[in-house]
Amino acid sequence: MNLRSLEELREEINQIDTELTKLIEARFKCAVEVAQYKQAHDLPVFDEKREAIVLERNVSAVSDTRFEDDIRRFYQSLMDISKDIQRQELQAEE
Ligand SMILES: C=C(O[C@@H]1C=C(C(=O)O)C=C[C@H]1O)C(=O)O
Repeated sequence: MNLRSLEELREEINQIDTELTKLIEARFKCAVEVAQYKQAHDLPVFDEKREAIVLERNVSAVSDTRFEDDIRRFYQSLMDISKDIQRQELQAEE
């Protein structure tokens, strides 16, 4: 087996993380705006139908089916954090 070195693999992980962090931060900023919209329109933070759509979209985009359940768990965790951020935002505004 032709294994890549640990150093090389961790360098690739670092690069991926750098991109991921930027994207996750951008997603969190959108979630804050969604919270403000929901407050203005008297809508609840949790939207079950939307979460089902987000999970379906992203699970179906996975090319290696081994990771489908992991991607589902990842997006569910991301949305749970996103709801925490929205609730914090709304509390801070009260
Ligand atoms: C961001 C929203 O609020 C919540 C968080 C979601 C997300 O992080 O994708 C999706 C649905 C909601 O439970 C939204 O309604 O779009």
